[in-house]
Amino acid sequence: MLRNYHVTFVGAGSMAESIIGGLLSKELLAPEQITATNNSEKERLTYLSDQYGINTTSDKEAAVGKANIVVLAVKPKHVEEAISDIQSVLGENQLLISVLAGISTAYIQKLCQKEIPIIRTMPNTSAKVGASATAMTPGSFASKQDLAVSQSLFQAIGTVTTLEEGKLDAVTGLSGSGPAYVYYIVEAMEQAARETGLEEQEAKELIIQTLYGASKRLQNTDKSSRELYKEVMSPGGTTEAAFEVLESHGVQHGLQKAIERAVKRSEELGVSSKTPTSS
Ligand SMILES: NC(=O)C1=CN([C@@H]2O[C@H](COP(=O)(O)OP(=O)(O)OC[C@H]3O[C@@H](n4cnc5c(N)ncnc54)[C@H](OP(=O)(O)O)[C@@H]3O)[C@@H](O)[C@H]2O)C=CC1
Ligand SMILES: O=C(O)[C@@H]1CCC=N1
Repeated sequence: MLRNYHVTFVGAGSMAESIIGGLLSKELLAPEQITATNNSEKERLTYLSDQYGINTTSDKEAAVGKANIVVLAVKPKHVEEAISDIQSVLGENQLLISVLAGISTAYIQKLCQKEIPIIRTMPNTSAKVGASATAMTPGSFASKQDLAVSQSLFQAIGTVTTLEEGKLDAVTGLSGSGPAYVYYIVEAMEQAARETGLEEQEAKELIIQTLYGASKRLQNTDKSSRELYKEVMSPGGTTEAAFEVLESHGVQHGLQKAIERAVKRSEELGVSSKTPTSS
């Protein structure tokens, strides 16, 4: 439990909820140590306070004023507006943790107009079940202590990799968006299972255990992913037949290109946030 901390989430969407859910279920923070605020959607704040017992308020300045840690969790296109709304109450004794794709610590620093410590992170929605793969990097004014506190917050909800800021866009395309790629593949598996006669619940159990087993196997072996899928293939068998179809549709190439596009998009978000035409 992190005592004597109050963490305020500026932005109360999917990512904020995933982190809040994870922190509470790991009991790193008590509900009364957390406040969430957003721009306008009052029902969302009511839902979060009912669901998690946390404090919520539409008064952004009050929410930020009482925090020692502020987690910025708005969309990249709202970064200027969100920081401008809270700039007057942000203090150099607070720690600002950003989860925004593409937005650099230098840019956030500039918007804050203060030497506030900033940690840029890229978690993913598996935070909600304590299994985020989070990468983080410290900004210019972040101390070792600020980094350590941020690491312990995110370690409570998964793994933490600390690396240089230049790699954060690559991380965003890989593991920030990563859960979505997996769910997309699962959707195809579900559809195929339905088409070939399995009940929804039967398929669900089998798919989840298959993903879990493959993930655990990857964790516990020195073998490459190629060696692992070759292990599954019997000559002339079902997997080989399946791979012929995957190859003919360029599935692996498509996934690789998709991740590269996501990385590029993260870079673009960083650039477009600095122009008035950002979307
Ligand atoms: N979703 C994901 O898997 C991941 C997301 N991220 C990053 O997290 C950030 C949030 O994403 P996500 O949660 O999906 O987005 P959502 O759209 O779900 O949530 C955005 C939140 O920001 C609020 N907001 C908008 N403007 C302001 C403002 N001026 N002041 C305060 N709050 C404001 C919105 O409030 P209202 O509804 O009232 O407008 C909403 O609660 C993004 O920057 C994204 O890059 C990072 C890793 C993974
Ligand atoms: O789609 C997005 O932009 C965010 C960043 C990583 C995951 N979701």
